[in-house]
Amino acid sequence: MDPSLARRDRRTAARVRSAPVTNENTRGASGGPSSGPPTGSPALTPPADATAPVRHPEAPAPGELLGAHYGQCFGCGGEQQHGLHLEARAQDGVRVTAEFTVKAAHQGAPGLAHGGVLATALDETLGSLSWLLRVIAVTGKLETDFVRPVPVGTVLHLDAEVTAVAGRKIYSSAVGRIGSPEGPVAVRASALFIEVKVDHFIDNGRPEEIRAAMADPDQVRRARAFEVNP
Ligand SMILES: CCCCC/C=C\C/C=C\C/C=C\C/C=C\CCCC(=O)SCCNC(=O)CCNC(=O)[C@H](O)C(C)(C)COP(=O)(O)OP(=O)(O)OC[C@H]1O[C@@H](n2cnc3c(N)ncnc32)[C@H](O)[C@@H]1OP(=O)(O)O
Repeated sequence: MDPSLARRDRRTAARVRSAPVTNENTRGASGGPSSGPPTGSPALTPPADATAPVRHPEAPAPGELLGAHYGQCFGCGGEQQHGLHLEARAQDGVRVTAEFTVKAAHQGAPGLAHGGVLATALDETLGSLSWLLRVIAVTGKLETDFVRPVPVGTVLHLDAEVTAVAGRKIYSSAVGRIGSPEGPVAVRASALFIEVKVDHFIDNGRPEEIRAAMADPDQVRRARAFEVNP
């Protein structure tokens, strides 16, 4: 290796090692990811009248794999060749965990995951919290902190939970750890999702994909199930 590259490598490693250690960096996965938004953007702070999230009585049981919400989804779809194939699992409360294996197709720099791909993994994990609330919601705002570089081949262990709900607004946070649920924190996010009806997709999606989705009984059942709430 070029000696100057090796020097730079060592400097980067030293900076990463000396990154400030927060509660989140040291806590195991069992405690969930929340400890407030990373940088405190006002739109990500729940209003005073926000309430605690309520797990839907028919939410998937803790430990259950959630499956893809749409086969062509870049985040979770099995039919999407270069997608992330993220697999999320229900946990207690309004919390999910997920695993994402960083592949060569996900690089931004040699051997390292692209930040936008990591943001997608966070977005997808946070989005899958919809299964536990049984409401359809889309990302309105997503704030990410990139704490450590994530090498290709890493299994990123994600952990997300809803922290508050105010009308259609769903506040959530997530953390991604390298290698294991107790591994070092690589990424964090805070998000605001907005509840929508299934018409959001029908009215806005490209007609050919909407037609195909609506002709698939499984897809229609999955979408409609979210709209039947007690
Ligand atoms: C048959 C086909 C079915 C296919 C679907 C199948 C299944 C789906 C089922 C479940 C899903 C399950 C899992 C999903 C998993 C992962 C998905 C990843 C998630 C995404 O990747 S999803 C793509 C990216 N996402 C978008 O594509 C959104 C584009 N966008 C819009 O479509 C609108 O923008 C919208 C709808 C967000 C709001 O529009 P709107 O007109 O309905 O409501 P409005 O603007 O009034 O906002 C209401 C209140 O939210 C506040 N608010 C809104 N946006 C804000 C922001 N950015 N910052 C701060 N506050 C915000 C307002 O300030 C107001 O607050 P207040 O009530 O206090 O005044």
